[in-house]
Amino acid sequence: MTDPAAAPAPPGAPRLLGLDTALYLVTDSAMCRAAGRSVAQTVALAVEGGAGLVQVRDKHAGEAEFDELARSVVAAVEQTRDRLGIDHEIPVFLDDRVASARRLLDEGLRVHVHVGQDDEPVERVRTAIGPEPLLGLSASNEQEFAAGEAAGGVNLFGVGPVWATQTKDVARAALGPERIRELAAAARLPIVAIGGIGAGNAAELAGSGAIGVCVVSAICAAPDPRAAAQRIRAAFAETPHLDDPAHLDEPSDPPAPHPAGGTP
Ligand SMILES: Cc1ncc(COP(=O)(O)OP(=O)(O)O)c(N)n1
Ligand SMILES: Cc1ncsc1CCOP(=O)(O)O
Ligand SMILES: [Mg+2]
Repeated sequence: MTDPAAAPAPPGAPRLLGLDTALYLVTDSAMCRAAGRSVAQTVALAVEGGAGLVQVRDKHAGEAEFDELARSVVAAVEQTRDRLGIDHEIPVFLDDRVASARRLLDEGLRVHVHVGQDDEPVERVRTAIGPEPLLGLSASNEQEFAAGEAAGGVNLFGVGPVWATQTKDVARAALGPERIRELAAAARLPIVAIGGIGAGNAAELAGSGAIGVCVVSAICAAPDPRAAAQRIRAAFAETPHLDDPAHLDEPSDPPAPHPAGGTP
């Protein structure tokens, strides 16, 4: 188990300062298509609804197709930011596709990378993309946190699945919100929670220490992605369990602000 008090926070965490991390949209091209929209249209609507982080995830696209998809998402995010006057960056992560990230960075596009435990090791990813882009790593227990922190160059952990999901074949059991709370306290980098999250349960993660909730199907397959994003974001910002007597004994002091500053 990592001890948060044992050493100073590793470099990486302060990189999230100024971002709006509460709602992290992860795209699924097939779901967007089935709902009658392009990925870029879905992203624009989700950003209007309050998504502050975006990840392009497509397990089937060929390399050139994925590059084009990522370009379309970066353009959609930039147009939406301009239109709404959003002055902070809305980072676009590429899931798994380190070579694509390198190509797009070389074109002058600002992209970031997310990898998992079975993907390219984070040391190699960081070498490939250079010091500037954000690097997310899937990590769902204390051992994976320790390894990711020791590797250096990681900025945030994606932790899940919180609940059962149809979107990905996940071998691990669902963690549940209480375990997310424990893991958020154990990690020395900011965590975002992923898996089975929607408007109906996002409030259970409010105050958990996660700086955001990652959502695929509840936005990509929604009839109205803008409204879905608004509802999930609002639910995550809610104080949970106010009607639950078990919480009435808890101290009323607000939690210390997270270093990333993105907690709603
Ligand atoms: C933010 C975030 N967290 C976790 C994941 C899952 O990544 P991974 O375990 O590599 O699985 P795939 O998404 O690649 O199937 C993620 N993509 N984003
Ligand atoms: C990519 C990924 N990693 C862990 S769960 C998951 C899928 C989450 O999708 P959904 O939000 O539809 O449950
Ligand atoms: Mg992966």
